[in-house]
Amino acid sequence: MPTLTKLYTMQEASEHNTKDDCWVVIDGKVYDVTTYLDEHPGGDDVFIEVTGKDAADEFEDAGHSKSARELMETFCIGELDLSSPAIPELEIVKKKQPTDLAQKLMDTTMQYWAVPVSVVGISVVVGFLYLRLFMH
Ligand code: HEM
Repeated sequence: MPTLTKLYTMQEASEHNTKDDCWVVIDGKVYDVTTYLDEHPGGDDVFIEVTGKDAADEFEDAGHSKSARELMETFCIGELDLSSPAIPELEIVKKKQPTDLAQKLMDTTMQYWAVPVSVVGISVVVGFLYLRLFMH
């Protein structure tokens, strides 16, 4: 039997991150909790804080009861599309990290190359003037 579960990317789920439209991802499942925000005994802020990531740890840490877990299922709208596991921007930041220091060094060098060049340039001009003044 093919499943009829709707798949969402983390990117798509993360776009629903306001009090008027809020989706959370818990253990690979996507929940539209918009109508539950005001009712949640743990408050509405916690939902906004965990948008854009899998909040399984936060959900477990709160020690939810069996009835909370049953209630949660009524908000399930689909599952996470695991073929695109993370938000692209986060991937790029992660990939950049190992070369971060080298990159910074390069940037600084590129930015301040003018300093040694001007020092040499000014020395040459001053040297020239000095020679001209005192050689005559
Ligand atoms: C659809 C998802 C969720 C449902 C249906 C839900 C439901 C509930 C319910 C019914 C309670 C009362 C206690 C209990 O019965 O266990 C509760 C408490 C709590 N929830 Fe959730 N919850 C959800 C998601 C979350 C998430 C993602 C977080 C954290 C990021 C969270 C944090 C808390 C906290 C901290 C409490 C304890 C409040 C207190 O006793 O002071 N919940 N939740």
